[in-house]
Amino acid sequence: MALWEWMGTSELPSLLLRSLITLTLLACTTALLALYLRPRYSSLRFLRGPVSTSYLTGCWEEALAEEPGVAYSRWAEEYGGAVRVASFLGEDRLMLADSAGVNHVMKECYSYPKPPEVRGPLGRILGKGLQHAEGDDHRRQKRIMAPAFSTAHLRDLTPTFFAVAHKLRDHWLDLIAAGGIEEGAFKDSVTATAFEKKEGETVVDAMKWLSRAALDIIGLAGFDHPFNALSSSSDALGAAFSTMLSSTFRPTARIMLAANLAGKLISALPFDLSAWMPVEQVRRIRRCFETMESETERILQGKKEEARSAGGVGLGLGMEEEKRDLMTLMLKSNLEDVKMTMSDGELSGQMTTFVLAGAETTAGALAWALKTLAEKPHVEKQLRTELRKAKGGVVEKDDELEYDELDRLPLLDAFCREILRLHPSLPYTLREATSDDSIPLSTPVTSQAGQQLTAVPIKSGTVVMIPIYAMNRSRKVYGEDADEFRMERWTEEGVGKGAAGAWGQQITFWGGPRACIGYKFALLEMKVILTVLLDSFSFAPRDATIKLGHRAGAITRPIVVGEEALGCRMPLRVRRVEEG
Ligand code: HEM
Repeated sequence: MALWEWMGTSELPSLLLRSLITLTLLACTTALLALYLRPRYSSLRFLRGPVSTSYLTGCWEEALAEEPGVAYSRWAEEYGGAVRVASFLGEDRLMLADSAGVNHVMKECYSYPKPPEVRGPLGRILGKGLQHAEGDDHRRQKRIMAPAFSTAHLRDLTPTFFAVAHKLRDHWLDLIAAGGIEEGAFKDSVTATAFEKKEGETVVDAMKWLSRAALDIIGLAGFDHPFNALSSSSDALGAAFSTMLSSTFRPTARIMLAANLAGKLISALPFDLSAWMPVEQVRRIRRCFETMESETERILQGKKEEARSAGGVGLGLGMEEEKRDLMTLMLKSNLEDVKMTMSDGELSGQMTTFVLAGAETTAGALAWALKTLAEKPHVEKQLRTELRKAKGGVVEKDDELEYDELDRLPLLDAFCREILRLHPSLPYTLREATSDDSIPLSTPVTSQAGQQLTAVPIKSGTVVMIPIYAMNRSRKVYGEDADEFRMERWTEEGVGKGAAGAWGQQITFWGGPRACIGYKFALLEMKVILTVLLDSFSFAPRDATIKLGHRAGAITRPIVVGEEALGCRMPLRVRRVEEG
């Protein structure tokens, strides 16, 4: 018997329905009104900032019209270190480009987690790894993982890095010996065929090769797994990661709005929305996730089995002494401390995190490094001279410098710092205040009312955007030539004084308890690959008119202006270097 029959009235269903419709309409109208009025009552309205050109997409059109991060630099110059920036659907964000303010957010990281629209998709993509964890979970995971990323451990991993770098070098040597060029480095087959190649050189898409090398390094050094990305025999996991990493799209303000809404939905829904979407692209990415999940789980179980069956020799885990990949060391820490352990889900989440957070970022930095060498032959020469002097004049030999010797090359170090400063993988990062706060400023800003503010009061729920690119190019910190490549600045007294961040007077690797755990790993990888390539090759632009730009995605990658449709690429001429 239906409820209304039991209650003796047949009016109830239509009454209920009408009430429901009225309530829904009322809720929608209130929500729309609140959204519409949001900018007028914004808690940040006392701050100055760029004019919003659209209620839907705020200042995003302006931000995306230029190279990633350039608009943020301009706003920081014009309005100072605390700027009100209109975002999606009338939401205001605080753009914080002040070193004291950014240091505060870095230090108080657990009160400033990533906003749900970032965290939701991050959890789906990276699993329950370090990037996704917050609060006590993050503290515990980072403590267990820290020894694996120590200098002592990286010293042991250096030969693995060199082995991959040699493989990359040999591929390019083979290409030169075969007298070929890569068609993918050109706009089309006609331009490739018309290209006049000189003796002893080739043309490659350096981004493609560096991505493959970075994937192989993280596979071997991260969890002793050969992705074989440099050879064509890439395995299932390598192929899944390559697909994930190569999926590029050109972000527009509307795409960013859709991504923002989808991110919010993903974090709010208790189930995986993508499983229900009949879109081929989404299905393809889902298949990659599934492969990543099952393969990382398989590798992890294999490692644990290895530890159990060998019965306590080697690293104290029963693993061979020479197995020193990050995952082995993390398993060791995990087993040594019974109070602090990571679950299997967290451990396999770290594998995905290492690949997705560590491979393309480092490959991108290396691509900009090679482009800089191609455009600045005198820098290339200086670096090669320093390297050969350190190697005692030995040319093209697999007998390479040790970790500490590499670390002692001042020009190479300055070069890497300057590349990382000018080309940070993340042009900005986002945080959300979980309580009301007052953010201190090192340089006061002028409010809308003309007052000088030495701190910014913010409300819980405010999204804070930190423009990494703009801060790394601050004229106040690096001088009038902040936008220029000048590696000598790193040998000068007091360079980058007053910069926020943990490493190298810049915020490329972020800072505080949530700083990039892989920064030493990335630097070692850059130095190893650069020394091997510099020893054998010299670089030049593909042609005199080529213009390279940055494309923003999850991370920033290079594109050829006018050839954007071909995806992220870095075409370069590679010549065998003269000996001596
Ligand atoms: C040039 C190369 C790299 C750059 C520029 C870079 C940059 C960054 C940045 C900016 C963050 C902070 C992101 C945020 O919280 O919004 C971060 C975090 C992280 N990075 Fe890197 N990274 C690089 C290489 C690596 C490598 C090689 C690995 C691992 C092998 C790695 C693993 C991580 C992890 C696990 C985190 C999360 C740390 C935490 O939340 O405590 N990164 N990285």
